[in-house]
Amino acid sequence: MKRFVPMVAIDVATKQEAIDLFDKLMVKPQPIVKIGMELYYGLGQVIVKEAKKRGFKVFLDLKLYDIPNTVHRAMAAIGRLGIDFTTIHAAGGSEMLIAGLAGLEEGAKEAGVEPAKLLAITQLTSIDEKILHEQQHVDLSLIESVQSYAQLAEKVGLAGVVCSAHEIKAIREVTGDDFLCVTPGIRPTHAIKDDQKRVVTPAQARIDGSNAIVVGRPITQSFDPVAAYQEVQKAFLNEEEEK
Ligand SMILES: O=c1ccn([C@@H]2O[C@H](COP(=O)(O)O)[C@@H](O)[C@H]2O)c(=O)[nH]1
Repeated sequence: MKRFVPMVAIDVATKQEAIDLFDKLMVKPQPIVKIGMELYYGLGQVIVKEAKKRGFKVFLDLKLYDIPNTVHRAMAAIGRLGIDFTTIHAAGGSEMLIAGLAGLEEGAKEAGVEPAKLLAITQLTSIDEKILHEQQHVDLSLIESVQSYAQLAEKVGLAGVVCSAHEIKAIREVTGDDFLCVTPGIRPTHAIKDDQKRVVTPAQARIDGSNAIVVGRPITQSFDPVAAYQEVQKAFLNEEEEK
C-alpha cells in the first residue's frame, strides 16, 4: 500500500515562524507540509510559494464547505496553485463534492499543473460520539458515519478521506485498495490531553493502515522540531520492517 511521508501541520501565525519551520524541516525524507486556515487566511498564496520554493509537497487544508457553485470556483483557484493535496467536507453532499473536484481539475488544467488529490473530511478528529449524538443529532455511530462519508467520497471520484486511524478498518471494508486514508489526531503519547478526541500513535496508525499521518503541535511546539519529526517519521514508516 502507498504510504506518504508524514504531513506536518504548520499551524503558526506569522510568515517568519512558518519559514523558520520550513527551513528546519528541510531534512531527508522531506515531510509534506500542511498549510491550514490560520496561515493561509493570514498570508495567502505567498506561503504556498515559500513552501514550494523549498521543494516541499504541499497539503492545502482549507476544508471547503459551501454551495456547489462557490466551492467550484474556490477549488478552481486552489487548483491553479499547483499544490498536492486539499480538502472538502463530505457533509456538503455529492453535488458539492462533484463541483469541487471539477473546479480543482479545471484550475489545474488552466495552470498546466497536475491536479491535487482531493480528500473528504469525514468527522473531525476533535469530534467524539457524545458530540455527534448530542450536538449534531446524528443517529449513526461515529464509525458508521465516517464509513458512509468515505463511500460517498469514493463514489464521486475523490482520492480519499481524512479520518482517524480508528476508522481505517471500517473504511477499507467498503472502499477500493487505492482509496487514501489520511489521519490526523496523531499523538506520540496518549498522555497529551488537548482538543483532539480520537487519537492514535504514529506506530499504531501504521499498523492500522494509514496512508499518511498528519502531525502538528507535537512537532511544531517541540523544543526540537526536527528530532520530533524524525521520531514520528521512523515510527510511522518503520523502514526496517519494510525490508
Ligand atoms: O479531522 C481533522 C482534520 C484536520 N485536522 C488538522 O490536522 C492538524 C492536526 O494538528 P495537531 O496539532 O497535531 O492536532 C490541524 O492542522 C488540524 O486542522 C485535524 O486535526 N482533524
